[in-house]
Amino acid sequence: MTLAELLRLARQRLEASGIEDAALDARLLVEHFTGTSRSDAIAWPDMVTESQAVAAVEAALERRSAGEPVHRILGFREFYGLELSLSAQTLEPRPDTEILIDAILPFMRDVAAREGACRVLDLGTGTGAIALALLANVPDATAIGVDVSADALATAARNAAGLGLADRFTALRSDWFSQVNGRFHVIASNPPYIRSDDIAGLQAEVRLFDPVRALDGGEDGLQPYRVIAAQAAAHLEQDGAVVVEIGNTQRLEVISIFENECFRLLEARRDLGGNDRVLLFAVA
Ligand SMILES: C[S@@+](CC[C@H](N)C(=O)[O-])C[C@H]1O[C@@H](n2cnc3c(N)ncnc32)[C@H](O)[C@@H]1O
Repeated sequence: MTLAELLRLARQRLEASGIEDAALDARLLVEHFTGTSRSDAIAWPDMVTESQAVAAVEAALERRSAGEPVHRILGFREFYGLELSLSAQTLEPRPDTEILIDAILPFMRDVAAREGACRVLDLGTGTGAIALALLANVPDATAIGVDVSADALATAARNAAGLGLADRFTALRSDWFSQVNGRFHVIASNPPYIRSDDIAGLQAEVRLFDPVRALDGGEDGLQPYRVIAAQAAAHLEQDGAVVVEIGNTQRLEVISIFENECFRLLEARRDLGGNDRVLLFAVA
């Protein structure tokens, strides 16, 4: 089968299964499992693909048709220009979280320029997405990525090594701050923030493939923010900042949780869809 024929078959198969982004997903799967690029498909459409690669694409199409997200099948996802491996216990990093990176980078660059260092604590690091994107963009920064999941921490450490950031990244198994020592210039977190009762109603791609521990924020979805707000000041350098991702209805509640712990809001950002997404705080 030629590359062009395989691409066509893949797209048709996914369209027939009702997959929304059939053309894009077909291209991603075919490129990955045949080891080809987009320009190969344009320059060499008649290139004959090996039967092993065709079989791998067929198996991937079956998984995608059954509802598995395309990046879970590929085993990686791009975040802030970095390719990050996924595993069973890691959330797929989302484009919305890139807003958090944009929000805190200027602050980190100022700290690094002033002090020659910038220490970051990433609470609930998953794939390491937040910590690694920050390290990749601030050469003087170091980060500790905390998670309760050993599998997530192994994935984060592997991602750090693959990106050449291992010497500035430490993976730490901890229930939020319980094993954390020292003070940081930045405490960042994208904690689980879905209400427990809302998990069952999530899209199947999220509900069935993202780990529940990465989603469930307790009865009102706010429990992790309470823990983080209560203990952050004790782990923050003077003039440090806390930056958190929030659910789109949680802005006022999360601001009030942090204000009750003597923080003040520095900045609130929305995502590309216009939803409240990121809050930045300093000690009041
Ligand atoms: C929404 S995911 C965020 C993952 C990653 N930071 C990102 O933005 O893609 C939340 C993460 O918090 C971790 N987590 C849940 N409860 C935790 C706890 N008590 N202490 C530390 N991490 C926790 C989960 O395992 C998961 O990796």
